[in-house]
Amino acid sequence: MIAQVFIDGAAGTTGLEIRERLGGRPEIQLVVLDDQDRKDPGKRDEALNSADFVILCLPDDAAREAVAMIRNERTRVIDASTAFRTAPDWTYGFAELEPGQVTAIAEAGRVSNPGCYPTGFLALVRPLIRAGLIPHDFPLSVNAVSGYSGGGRSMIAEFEGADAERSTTAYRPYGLALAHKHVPEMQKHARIVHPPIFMPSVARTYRGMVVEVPLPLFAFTRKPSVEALENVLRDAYRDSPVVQVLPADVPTIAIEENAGSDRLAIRVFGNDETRQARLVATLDNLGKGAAGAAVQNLNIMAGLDPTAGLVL
Ligand SMILES: NC(=O)C1=CN([C@@H]2O[C@H](COP(=O)(O)OP(=O)(O)OC[C@H]3O[C@@H](n4cnc5c(N)ncnc54)[C@H](OP(=O)(O)O)[C@@H]3O)[C@@H](O)[C@H]2O)C=CC1
Ligand SMILES: CC(=O)N[C@@H](CCC(=O)OP(=O)(O)O)C(=O)O
Repeated sequence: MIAQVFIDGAAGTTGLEIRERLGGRPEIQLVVLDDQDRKDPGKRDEALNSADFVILCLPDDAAREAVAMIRNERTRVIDASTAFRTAPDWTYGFAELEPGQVTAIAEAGRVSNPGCYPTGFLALVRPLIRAGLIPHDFPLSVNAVSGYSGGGRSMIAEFEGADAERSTTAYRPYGLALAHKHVPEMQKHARIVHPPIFMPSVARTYRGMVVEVPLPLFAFTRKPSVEALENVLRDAYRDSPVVQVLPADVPTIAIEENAGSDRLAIRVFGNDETRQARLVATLDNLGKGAAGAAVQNLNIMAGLDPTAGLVL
């Protein structure tokens, strides 16, 4: 069977990346509206209701509107926006996050694609929380730096534009009011009692990210060793072609490490004398942080090879 896939928002940053990964696959027929029709409500309505799968690459409000336009039971949706990531009736599209998640995605009609920062954070902490090595009521924090394509077309214009509004900064922390839209998503899917303190920043590089979680192991009841943390993470991602646990034998890590790929790499650094650990993930905000995850979810929902079209 050939799956008909409509990408709503196909001209945007995430939509273009998904198109690249899906193009040329014989098992998929892509439906993309012409530039003059891509915001036409009638044309979108028709495409949304005729496709087998719809991938929404839109701002949150437009994504909510698109979902409301779907009137049939058949069309299945993957939403790349923040709109439904904590909604109880949507399935969270992070295939590696929990045992059984792939089956849940395969059977779902509505799948929310994770945010780029939550992808890094959850990959680092969720197996450790599940195993009881991080107490579920511990006040976690997460530091992260993203390439500027993470802010979509408007931030790309801000960094690359020629006008007076152009930003010339090399590195810029933001989310300083501690109310970033990704925090509820992180808390819910990590299954933790407190919202993590989230410290995002943007750097003058197009794509790629580093997400870090510091752990004062001495303050935990079980006081796990650094090796114990790494073993749990290795075990959790043993069979994954996408998430890899690498040896912590490097002196530095570049934000570009996984830029241009759909991989997510994890390393566990630490000091057993001071009982401190530093969990570090690298991924591409447009790869496993957006388009790679969407393509993986589509493959799983359509019963195709889960890694088809991914850059690994
Ligand atoms: N960039 C990233 O790294 C990530 C992005 N996401 C999420 O993916 C979604 C898309 O983001 P991104 O690709 O970065 O954003 P962009 O701004 O690059 O693209 C959004 C696209 O949606 C179009 N659009 C806006 N409103 C409508 C509408 N009513 N009908 C049809 N098309 C519309 C825009 O057209 P126009 O420009 O003409 O208005 C644009 O082409 C967002 O929800 C974002 O949060 C998720 C993870 C990572
Ligand atoms: C650098 C930058 O601005 N990044 C975006 C998040 C990118 C992402 O994951 O997007 P969504 O949750 O919107 O899908 C931000 O912090 O809002």
